[in-house]
Amino acid sequence: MEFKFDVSDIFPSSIVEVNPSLIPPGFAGDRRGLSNVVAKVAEVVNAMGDASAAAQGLSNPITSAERLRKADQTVYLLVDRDAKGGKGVVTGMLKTGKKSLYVFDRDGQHHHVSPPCVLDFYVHESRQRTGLGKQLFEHMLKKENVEPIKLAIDRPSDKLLSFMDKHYGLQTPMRQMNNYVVFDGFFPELQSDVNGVAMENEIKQPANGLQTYTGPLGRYGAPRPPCSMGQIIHNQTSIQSNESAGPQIASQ
Ligand SMILES: CC(=O)SCCNC(=O)CCNC(=O)[C@H](O)C(C)(C)COP(=O)(O)OP(=O)(O)OC[C@H]1O[C@@H](n2cnc3c(N)ncnc32)[C@H](O)[C@@H]1OP(=O)(O)O
Repeated sequence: MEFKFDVSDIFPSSIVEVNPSLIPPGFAGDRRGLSNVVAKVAEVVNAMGDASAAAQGLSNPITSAERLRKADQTVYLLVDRDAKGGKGVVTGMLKTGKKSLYVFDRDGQHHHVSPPCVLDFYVHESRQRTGLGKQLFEHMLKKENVEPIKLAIDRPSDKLLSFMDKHYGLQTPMRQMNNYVVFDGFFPELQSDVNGVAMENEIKQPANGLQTYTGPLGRYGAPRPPCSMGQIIHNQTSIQSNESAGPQIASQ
């Protein structure tokens, strides 16, 4: 996508991360220059958000500068800095952010998770199916230190589902009531104790920060807190028997 200003002047590399400040990485100008550059970044984010909405048949964009300012999200922009005689064009956009979600696994078990989510993804029509989407996505995976299988995706289009299958072998999406999709492997495996008994009723905190609660839900769907005085005082981490009185917090 082309803009009336030189995008190669404001974006110093082929993939840039835009955060709620809308200040491009590496900006080193003065104050007056800053408001000018922020207005241009906002124009790019808005235009890419509009184009993504149009491509997905949505009446309202998911991504806009105004929405980005209010949320703890990241917009990754893919820039072809050499196009148009060095003026540059913006060819792709990917928005991510953490969301607090309740999701079901295939056994119908509730999980309360805060995973990194793919919220909006778009590559310009003239460049789709040329590998740019993968390039942008791979950059995001590295920056956020996350595996594709640990992502939740908000209302993925058929094209995005096909993309996840082709590049990451992720098939048979689990569609959630909140319109998010996760794949097999999103949920941590249940661990077994020495007797081979599945250890449920536990809050787990794997390396990627995804917190999953697989025990019974209390009032309003919140996990129940440790319930015995021993658990609270000694911060016990394992379940001694299959008849444990309630959920325990695993300290890792
Ligand atoms: C949470 C969300 O954002 S959901 C909305 C996702 N965005 C959209 O649907 C908007 C329109 N589509 C796009 O912008 C792009 O096609 C994207 C972002 C989904 C993928 O970006 P691309 O640069 O095309 O991906 P890339 O070239 O790396 O990979 C291509 C693969 O993506 C999938 N794909 C891309 N375009 C299509 C299409 N028109 N039809 C079916 N699958 C497609 C295919 O698996 C394709 O592989 P193939 O060509 O061998 O069939």
